[in-house]
Amino acid sequence: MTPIAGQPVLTANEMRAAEQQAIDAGGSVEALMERAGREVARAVARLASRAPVLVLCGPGNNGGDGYVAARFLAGIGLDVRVAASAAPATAAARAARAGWSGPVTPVADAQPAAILVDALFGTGLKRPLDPALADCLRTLAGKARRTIAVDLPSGVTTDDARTLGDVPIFDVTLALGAFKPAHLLQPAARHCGETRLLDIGVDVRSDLHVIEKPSLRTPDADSHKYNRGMVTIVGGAMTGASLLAAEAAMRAGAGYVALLGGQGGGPHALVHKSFDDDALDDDRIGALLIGPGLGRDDGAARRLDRALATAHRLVLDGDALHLLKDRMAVLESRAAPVILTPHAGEFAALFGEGEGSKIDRARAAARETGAIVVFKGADTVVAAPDGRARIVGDTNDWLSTAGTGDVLAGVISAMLAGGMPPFEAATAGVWLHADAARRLGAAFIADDLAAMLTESRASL
Ligand SMILES: NC(=O)C1=CN([C@@H]2O[C@H](COP(=O)(O)OP(=O)(O)OC[C@H]3O[C@@H](n4cnc5c(N)ncnc54)[C@H](OP(=O)(O)O)[C@@H]3O)[C@@H](O)[C@H]2O)[C@H](O)CC1
Ligand SMILES: [K+]
Repeated sequence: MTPIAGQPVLTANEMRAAEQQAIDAGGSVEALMERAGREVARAVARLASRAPVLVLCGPGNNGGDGYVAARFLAGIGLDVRVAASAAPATAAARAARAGWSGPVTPVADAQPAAILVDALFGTGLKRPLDPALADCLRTLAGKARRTIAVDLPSGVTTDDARTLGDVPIFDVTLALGAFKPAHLLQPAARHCGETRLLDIGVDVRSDLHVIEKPSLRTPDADSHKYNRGMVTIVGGAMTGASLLAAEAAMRAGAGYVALLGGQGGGPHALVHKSFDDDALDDDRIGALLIGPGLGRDDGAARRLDRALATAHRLVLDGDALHLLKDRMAVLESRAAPVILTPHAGEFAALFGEGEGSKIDRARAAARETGAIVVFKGADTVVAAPDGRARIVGDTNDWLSTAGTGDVLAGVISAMLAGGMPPFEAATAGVWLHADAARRLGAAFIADDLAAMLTESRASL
């Protein structure tokens, strides 16, 4: 099975273009479909453990993949039935249909089977399924022991990851040739279940990738606390949030972490200083973090204005993002990099609901502000002003608890202070944060997450 980390992610159009390139280079749609169908059959055979299989085929090439897979599955002796929602509408799908020698029943007459393979629609879905067809799909999925979607669950949109109607939650989705945004972005991703990537021999490239394990420098004999990275955090009304960020920064590898204008507490290694010009203008600061626990009153706004006026690399989170709304123009005038880490509410308040997918919106925000944008959530997207984007592949729903965002801001600050370019710092931070959550498993709190970063950082 191909690992998900580091893989390119392609839109429907990009996938079509990659497919066309393979055809132009001497291939054919039929050959691609043959390979796709064979790979699907291999994966289904492993998942089916010789139980009966029902393959649902639609009119397009997704349906074509279904007919080819059915032929291979029957060829290895499985009990396979095929049902179609419509006659094949492409030449390749017609050829695939012709290669299936068994009967084809209308989907409405199909009897349930232990293994359901959905090859109704893939990247070509244009509108919601006909209600009667959607109903049949739900019923057959409900009666199957295992449900497998070919390329995408029928009813999800490829690029902006919406669900058109009541789409079943599949056990496994077999992504053909490349991951698409719907495999990673919510809400579509949760309908995919476990997504597996099948190689169909098409060369795929993209400036959007799944975040992979970063490669970080290990301290050596020349290391000291300042060259490992000094993170300074601006404190505020709620000290707990800044302490979480501080501990996270330390455990992610920062050499020196200072909290300015906080109320004490936290690990002994944390340096407390007052919020003044001396502390703020220290040119050893590798990253300045403001936002966790800052508050939103006039005092908080003054601290933000002062932080924005420094020449430091900045990470803006939480309350700082709320206050930033009236100060967006400042971002353009800053020479040093800025990383913004909004969750969905903060993002919408700053940039509006916008058009397109979460990836499109994050990219547009990065372009507009010149900042690296970490659009947080179960499907965190990191975008750079030049169009590069990364999306998290390893998610843990238990991260949906208070303080985990403060931890992320601290980790990203440590990466930035350590000298990584801002886009790499943000993606490495998201990886470490997700890895710590994966190690913890379930029912953890943000304090555990910050503590677990020691193990995650040590694993690199
Ligand atoms: N990309 C690759 O390298 C390969 C992809 N393969 C597979 O092909 C599909 C994409 O195939 P495509 O034919 O473009 O699209 P679909 O099969 O998903 O569906 C298109 C047909 O479905 C009709 N349609 C669309 N929405 C609906 C709907 N809601 N209800 C009914 N019919 C619908 C559409 O007809 P129109 O009426 O809208 O014109 C099309 O007929 C990809 O996902 C892979 O599985 C190749 O097989 C291998 C290489
Ligand atoms: K499908």
